[in-house]
Amino acid sequence: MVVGTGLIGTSIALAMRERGAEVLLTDRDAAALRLAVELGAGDALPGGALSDGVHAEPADLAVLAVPPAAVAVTLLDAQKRGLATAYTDVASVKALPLQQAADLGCDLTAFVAGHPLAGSERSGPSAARADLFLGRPWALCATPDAAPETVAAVRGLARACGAMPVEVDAAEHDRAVALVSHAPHVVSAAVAARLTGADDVALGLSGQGVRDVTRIAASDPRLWIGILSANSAPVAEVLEAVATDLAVAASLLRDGSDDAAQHVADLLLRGNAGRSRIPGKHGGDQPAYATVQVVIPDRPGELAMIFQAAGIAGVNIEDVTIEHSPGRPLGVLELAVVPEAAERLAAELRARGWSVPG
Ligand SMILES: NC(=O)C1=CN([C@@H]2O[C@H](COP(=O)(O)OP(=O)(O)OC[C@H]3O[C@@H](n4cnc5c(N)ncnc54)[C@H](O)[C@@H]3O)[C@@H](O)[C@H]2O)C=CC1
Ligand SMILES: O=C(O)C(=O)Cc1ccc(O)cc1
Repeated sequence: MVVGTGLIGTSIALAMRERGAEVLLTDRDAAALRLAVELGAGDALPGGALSDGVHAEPADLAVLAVPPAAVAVTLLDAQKRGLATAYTDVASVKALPLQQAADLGCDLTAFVAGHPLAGSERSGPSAARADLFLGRPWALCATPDAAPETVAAVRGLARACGAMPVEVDAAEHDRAVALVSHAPHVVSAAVAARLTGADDVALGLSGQGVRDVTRIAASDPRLWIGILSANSAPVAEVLEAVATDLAVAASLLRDGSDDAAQHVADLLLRGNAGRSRIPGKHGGDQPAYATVQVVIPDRPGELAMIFQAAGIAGVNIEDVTIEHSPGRPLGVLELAVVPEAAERLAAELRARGWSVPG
């Protein structure tokens, strides 16, 4: 059962449907529930909205995919109604909802808190994808109260969705995600906020860098204020350290001397070092893919033909980015492939008439 059929709840439901599970869905927002059902994520829980009636047969597992502040009350309500045998949540913060659940007197033998480290800047069931969790870490924060069968059920959910369960203490989880998710979110918002006053010339010169740095700034502010306030101290600590680096960089740039520039370069080098420590998509070291660039005319069907050519050459495309300037009839497609395949793909595309530089 999925309670809360937004981006994460519907994605979990779709992944479990692909594995052949029967899934019941509920959401207090009737439109979100209807869309999740239409997308094939499962059937609406008979009885409708959450607080109506008691469900007859408990589900094996209920996933509470609601905002962090709603986790504990939703758990209490679901347990009172006997909706499931075991329960988990997916909230981006773990310690505070767990404390709230304990304070409300929830049955913590039947609850293991969880957090899939996958998502997007979009919200709601329309952005849901069955493959969202493939190869991603999924934090599990079992308390000493949790029954072994509850831990097994929640670990099984993470695995069935294609993710890698990572068992971690709730407070440690919250400090970790402050560093790798929550503080970066605020930094992204701060950079994007500078653009509110930008003129058309500046906006017209935007490239991929500013898009990359600000992608997550497009997220739902109501969800994120809930996440940040529930993890305030760890996030503030990281932001203070980032703010110090930025203030020092600004003052060095104002100084303008060669010596000062060298100190700015030190920050850039630390940036290279930090970035290289982020694991790749399957959790191991970042694979060293080769990039094949293709100049593509902006016309219907072009991408499909390139992908088909890659398929004919037997080359798997690991990642794709498209760089295009507004108002220009061309774009540059970047195909990430294993190094052994790069030359074969480039030759195939050139033979079919595309311009492949290099
Ligand atoms: N957005 C993301 O990328 C990620 C989000 N999360 C966590 O997943 C949870 C859900 O986030 P999203 O799916 O992104 O949000 P969403 O806004 O797409 O979906 C949340 C759904 O919960 C429903 N809801 C809210 N309060 C409710 C309540 N009291 N009872 C029943 N339904 C309720 C809403 O109607 C909505 O359909 C949050 O706790 C978030 O921290 C975790 C990983 C990634
Ligand atoms: O969009 C992205 O790249 C994200 O990183 C999304 C995300 C948002 C919240 C989480 O708790 C986990 C992941």
